Amino acid sequence: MPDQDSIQHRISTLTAWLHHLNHQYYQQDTSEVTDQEFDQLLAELQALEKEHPDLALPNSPTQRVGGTITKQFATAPHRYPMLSLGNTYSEADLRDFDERVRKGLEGAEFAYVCEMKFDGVAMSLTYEQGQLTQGVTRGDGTRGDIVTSNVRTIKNLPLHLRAAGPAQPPEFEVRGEIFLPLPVFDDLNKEREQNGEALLANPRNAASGTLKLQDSAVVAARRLRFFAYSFLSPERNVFPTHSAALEALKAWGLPVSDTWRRCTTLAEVLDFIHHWEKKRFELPVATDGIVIKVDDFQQQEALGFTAKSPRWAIAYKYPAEAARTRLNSIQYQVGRTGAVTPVAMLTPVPLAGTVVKRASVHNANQIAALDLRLGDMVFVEKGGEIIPKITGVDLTARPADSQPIRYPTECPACGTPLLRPEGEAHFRCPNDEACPPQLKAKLEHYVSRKALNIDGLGAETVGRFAELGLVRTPADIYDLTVEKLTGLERLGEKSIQNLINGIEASKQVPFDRVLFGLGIRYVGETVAEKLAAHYRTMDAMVAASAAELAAVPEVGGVIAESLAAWATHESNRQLIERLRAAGVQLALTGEAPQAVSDRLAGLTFVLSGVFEQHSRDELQHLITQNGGKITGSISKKLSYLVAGDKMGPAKREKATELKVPIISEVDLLAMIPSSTEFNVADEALEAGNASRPEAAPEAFPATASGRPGQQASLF
Ligand SMILES: NC(=O)c1ccc[n+]([C@@H]2O[C@H](COP(=O)([O-])OP(=O)(O)OC[C@H]3O[C@@H](n4cnc5c(N)ncnc54)[C@H](O)[C@@H]3O)[C@@H](O)[C@H]2O)c1
Ligand SMILES: [Zn+2]
Repeated sequence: MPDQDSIQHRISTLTAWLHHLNHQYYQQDTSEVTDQEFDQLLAELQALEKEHPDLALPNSPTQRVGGTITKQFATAPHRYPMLSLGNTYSEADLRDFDERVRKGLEGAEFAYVCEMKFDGVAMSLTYEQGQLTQGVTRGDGTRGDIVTSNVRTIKNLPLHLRAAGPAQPPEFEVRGEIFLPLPVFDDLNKEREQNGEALLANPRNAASGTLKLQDSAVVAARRLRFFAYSFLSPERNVFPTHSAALEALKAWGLPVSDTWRRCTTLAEVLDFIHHWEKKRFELPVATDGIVIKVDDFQQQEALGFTAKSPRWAIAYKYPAEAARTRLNSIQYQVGRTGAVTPVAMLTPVPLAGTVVKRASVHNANQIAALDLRLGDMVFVEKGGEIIPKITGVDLTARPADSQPIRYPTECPACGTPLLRPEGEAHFRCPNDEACPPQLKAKLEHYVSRKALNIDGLGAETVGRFAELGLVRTPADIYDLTVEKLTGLERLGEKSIQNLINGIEASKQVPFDRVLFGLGIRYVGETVAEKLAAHYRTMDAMVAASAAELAAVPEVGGVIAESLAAWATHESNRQLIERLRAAGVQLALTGEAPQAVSDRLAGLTFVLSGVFEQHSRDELQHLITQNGGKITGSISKKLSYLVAGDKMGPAKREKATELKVPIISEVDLLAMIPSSTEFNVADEALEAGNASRPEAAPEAFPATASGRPGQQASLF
């Protein structure tokens, strides 16, 4: 029998570890353990606390919903707490749950509704008189972040409801899950890989991270989606059952997944579970289990809640899908930015609806941590994650002569010694001017659809040209001629003419896409748009210092450093000159954004904290529209510090010390003509869902009211 001290010790260790994991999961959108491991740890703590209630720590993770509010948004209280769900991985536990419900309802008849458990972010929506008025995250369960402007960009989420089906109460709440469809998630990761950014581990993290972005235009471009799964109203008895409510939500135009089913016995529930166990991988949304709810609202009420979850519902989670197979070799891939990633080559094995041949091992640290050896039998898991990963080694099956994996110290492609920059997990090949896979990947990126999109010159063809030594940099593309290409294998006369025409046409591609096409590390599509809109010409941009670049909206310090370093390289300067000589667009054409007024001319502003009437991006836009300038840091020369909610005390102190006036959002708005304030609200409402843009606008448009992605945050 363990003594009190060691139990107390275990309880505090578990408590601290679970608090940490919750923080990582809900605030940083990362996981250090799988969900199943997390749930096991939580179950262990629950069991210990149950046996030793006196030893439980206050605020234990068993008693609270895991999330908290973030600092970036204003918050709102929940009228009804947003709770977690009790969960289980075993059918035996489901029988216990069924028993408890039966007992709680004292033998009355009842039914369940089974639904898929979508793996995204919980959202509370308020509708008043049929109009969407607010979107709030779960937060800590009692308060959440107000993310209405981001939620409004979600295409399948109605801004106003249809007047069909049962009568709508004047005000009610809809809850559901915001998620990133799997194909969108895959695209997003491909893009991040190309931009040399860290990959998102799973669609849940991606959805959660997206929802926390400040710029709703970027959120709109990410293509989040929504499924509704519950209805709450201050008026009681609007519907007798949850299933009736789901049908009404659907009739009103809310997206309700058709996968739910009403079940009258536990056997039917188990059928539902088995039915979806494999089939769920065919859905375009990640799911991690199913949710079982008592259908009748009065019975739900009778059963009530624990501190953390309803007693009338439970989540059954499918165990993470795992398989065992042999690790045959490790390939080292060199990406566009020189990052070297190990990829495990496996004996093909079926897993979660696909056949897995490759798995990620992330980096050298992980190879060491797993003690991986070639020839090992390894466990591969998919869990909520799309890219399978190696989670462990079957040591009992290790061949006697197995060899540890020696991570290369030199670039597998060009032989240059690899570097590992401080704080980064990846080794890099620094030879970015000559390392063949890097040059090739840069060219592929340059011709890709979202960049120059050169007709007749796809990734494969340009890759071949690179291998043949015909082109090395994007500028070489413009030196290609019919003569140089004639006689190449698999390239007929017609294809050549096509290609030459495509290259000619690409000289009309706007500057922002050219900038994106150059593949500067961290300069993705959106950042390129913002930079082009801000500087208008390549020359103005490369003349800017890192500090100046960092002050451009949406361009942070890391991006600015990377860009400034790029601009100082002689080879990049030459590249710019050759592109210019070839006639590629290095400036935005058309009118510069028209100033609405010059009321703020000569004034500089720093914005800090959370604002009530406009997002920070909108305020920045308003300032520049009226001739003012945004800067990054507080100095003596600064005209105004615009303080929002939750501004850090350090900023306030510094401004006070330097005698910089501190003003509010209201003060700022009073300084500019009111006509500048966006007036697209009504238009957007009239248009409903249909006219909302799928993606962010092409470039920064001329006037504030022409900026579709942002219309959302105006009400
Ligand atoms: N790996 C980690 O480090 C880590 C850390 C913390 C939490 N977690 C995971 O998160 C879980 C806890 O998360 P939670 O508190 O958000 O609970 P949960 O995800 O287990 O269940 C509640 C949530 O389910 C979602 N949901 C999806 N479909 C639904 C439907 N049809 N009906 C009702 N709800 C539906 C809602 O967002 C709701 O908030 C843990 O069990 C664990 O698996 C993992
Ligand atoms: Zn190299």
